[in-house]
Amino acid sequence: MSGKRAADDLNLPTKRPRKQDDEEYGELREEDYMSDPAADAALIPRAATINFSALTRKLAETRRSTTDVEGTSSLDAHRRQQDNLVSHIFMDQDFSWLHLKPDHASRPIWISPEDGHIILEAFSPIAEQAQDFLVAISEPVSRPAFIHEYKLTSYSLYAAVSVGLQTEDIIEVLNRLSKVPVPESIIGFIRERTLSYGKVKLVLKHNKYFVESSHPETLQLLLKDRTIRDARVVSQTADNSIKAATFTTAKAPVKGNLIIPGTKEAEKKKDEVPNGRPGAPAAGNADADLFTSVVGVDNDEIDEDDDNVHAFEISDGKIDDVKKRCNELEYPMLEEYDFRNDTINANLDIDLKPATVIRPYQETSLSKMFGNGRARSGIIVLPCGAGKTLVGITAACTIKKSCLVLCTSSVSVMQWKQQFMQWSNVTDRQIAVFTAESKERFAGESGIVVSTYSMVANTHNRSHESKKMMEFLTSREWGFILLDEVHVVPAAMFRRVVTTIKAHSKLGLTATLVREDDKIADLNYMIGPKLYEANWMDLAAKGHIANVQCAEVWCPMTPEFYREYLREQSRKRMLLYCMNPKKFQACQFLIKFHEDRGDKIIVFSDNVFALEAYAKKLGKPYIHGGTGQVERMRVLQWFQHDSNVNTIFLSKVGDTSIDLPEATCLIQISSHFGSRRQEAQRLGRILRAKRRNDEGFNAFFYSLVSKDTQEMFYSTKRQQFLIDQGYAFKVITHLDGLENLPDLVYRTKDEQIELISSVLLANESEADLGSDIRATEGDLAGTVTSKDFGQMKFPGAQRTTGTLTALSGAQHMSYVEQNKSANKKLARDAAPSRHKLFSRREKDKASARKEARTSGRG
Ligand SMILES: Nc1ncnc2c1ncn2[C@@H]1O[C@H](COP(=O)(O)OP(=O)(O)OP(=O)(O)O)[C@@H](O)[C@H]1O
Repeated sequence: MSGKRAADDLNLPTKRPRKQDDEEYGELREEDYMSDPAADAALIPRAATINFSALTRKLAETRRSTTDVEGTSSLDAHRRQQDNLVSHIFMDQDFSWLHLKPDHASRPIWISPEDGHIILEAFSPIAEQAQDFLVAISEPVSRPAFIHEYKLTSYSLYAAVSVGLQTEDIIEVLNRLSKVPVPESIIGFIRERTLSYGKVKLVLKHNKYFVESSHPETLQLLLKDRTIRDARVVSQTADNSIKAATFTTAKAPVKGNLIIPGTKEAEKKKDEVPNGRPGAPAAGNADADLFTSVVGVDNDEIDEDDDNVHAFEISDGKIDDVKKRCNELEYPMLEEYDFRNDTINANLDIDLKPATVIRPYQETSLSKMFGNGRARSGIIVLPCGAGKTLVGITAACTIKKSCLVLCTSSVSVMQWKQQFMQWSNVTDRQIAVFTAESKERFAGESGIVVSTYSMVANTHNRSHESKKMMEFLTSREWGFILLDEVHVVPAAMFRRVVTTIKAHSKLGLTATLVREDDKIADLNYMIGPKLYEANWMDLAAKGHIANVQCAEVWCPMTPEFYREYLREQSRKRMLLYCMNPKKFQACQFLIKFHEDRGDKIIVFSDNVFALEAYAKKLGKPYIHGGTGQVERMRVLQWFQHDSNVNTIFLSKVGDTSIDLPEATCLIQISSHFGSRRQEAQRLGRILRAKRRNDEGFNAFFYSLVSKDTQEMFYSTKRQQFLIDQGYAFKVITHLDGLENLPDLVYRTKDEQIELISSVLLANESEADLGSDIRATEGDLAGTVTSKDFGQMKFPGAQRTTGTLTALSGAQHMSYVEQNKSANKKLARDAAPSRHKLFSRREKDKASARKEARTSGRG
């Protein structure tokens, strides 16, 4: 086994490119800002380069030379000799020079001096506390059952400082947890990165934005940057120096006495908790004390000399550029809202209903936001179905100021409003919705508005009413802006929202902080750092979300389908692997198997052609972008309440926003390439399963994949996020008993050829996902109209001439027309049965039609 291979197997971090290693570590120097325009750009890579490797090598060399000079005992010499015998196997991944501490077995982490990766033994007795700490200071990379991997990054340390952790505390706790002394390179990195963090704040006062700091030299340094300087608003009356802009802010509140409604603390209001730290473990020993002091809420560190705060104003429109630039210069701006001392904006009289009790992880996430008595802006990451909505509502009830909620679709808008009414005592008059259909305002001085991103961000073709509503939204200060599903919103749209709406604090909610376009870092400066990220497996173990068994079912392609697959071009290829008869059969078998167990099943297909074909063939109802609202509701109601409807087919319109706690099994027959986020969101549909707390209950997630096709590659890619959350995908290559299924579809060659002909005759666009994607994007735009649906292309309407010579089974062309809509069929079945005479006549009509067609072709 080569050294590299061994390192891979041990899950060691991969080596960074040598070129980067050799770069000199650079510091910000004043002259860099002065006059050279190129300096602005040049600064970033120099400041941002983490040169762990160079430092590490230097340290190792120093260590070796000092040992040689000082001389060693024969035992040490023997050990070194032993080390050298194996060192070559690991080459530059040999970290044996980081000597293990004598009690290393009871310490759960190891830190790579190379690149800041942290490996945690999740089976250690103190793993839970260690996890809390690691989530606060680093990014979780992968968290399967026994070994977790985290990574220290600039962003994660920024987040750590924002929730109040101190540099030396971070180093000390790492040292306590680590099996080896924390490498100097890591200590240096933490010190260096956190040095400047937390020094600058962005504050909204009297509808104007200020960059604020109690360190005037920092503001002076920032003003040397061209972007920031250009964004500064120099008032004509008085702005001679930064100091001239000094103003006094209200004294910070007494720290730590904030009670978040719905928490245990709120219930025990009377027995006051010192430091007000929700969920803090009782201090038992020294380690626990240390955790208590650094993990979770801390209280005193952000106390500032408020009388000595310096600030300069920046223009609203450039806020985003300034934030970005400050991030790049390693002075990320903290955004905190001292809502209890805000006497300018009217209070909103809302509270959680007395019966509402928030769960421990919801409480923990909120404690990160409100830890120092103010509202920190940032992002909370909770698994799908874990109750992000209630976290947002509790935050709004804590801040008690006007609140704007933005979500991705008008369905979500209605759900948010309904949830606000369900969990809090907000009245109908206090909460308004702003969508294409409804433009309401709340009564009184303060209230809640729920809308979609695109309603707020789109500037084109606004109706008069929309314009007036936008004026209402932009002319006032909002105490709080809640951003749902932050990871899906296009960056440009986000930017417009964040710059046009003036809000004191922002909370982003998401389940999957992954984006295929790698734009996730943008969220850091647009909203704020990640405040909390829950562990999916932990929540499943505690029954807050369901346990899920994941499986990938490999369906071999029939020879005919595979031949066409190899011959066809990309778009049709996709249709061929979706419509593979073996996949059809596997789907039919799994539906039957799970229906017999009493499960409720959702079958997902991104491809509308396949969706309709499967649903019709198997006689199940379906919903896609083109299904009208009334029919959607009808199908969903059947699924929820009718024991005869246990399976529905959904296109990507069901990925999010559909709350069906009845569903216990998912089958995915076609998916959109390699989207990790979509896979996780789909899984989320069954994580909220009603029956999740039944003993031994498991939900099931099957991904059907046509063997030896591109689909296998995409499938592996899609699963990566869930694997990193600790889910294990089993591979099923054979479904026992499938052949014996009575009325198995596409059993004969003739039927399979009939199917292939329909696929080959299908329009190229049927293979596209475009039509349905448009429906969801339309939703994101908040303006899905019947016009949109009218423009969509759906299968069955058009057929182009196919390569008939290639089709040995052209006589079966009538396939598509024979299958009536399964939805209509179900409605018919529900209606009183028809007289025999009519059904007879219909049959006759159908066979006459068929005959006419066959003779026409002949
Ligand atoms: N503290 C709580 N007590 C009782 N029920 C809760 C609590 N928190 C959440 N729930 C319930 O859990 C379910 C899922 O909540 P919610 O829809 O907010 O999840 P989500 O995290 O937004 O999921 P997704 O990302 O899939 O939209 C809802 O039915 C909600 O009522």
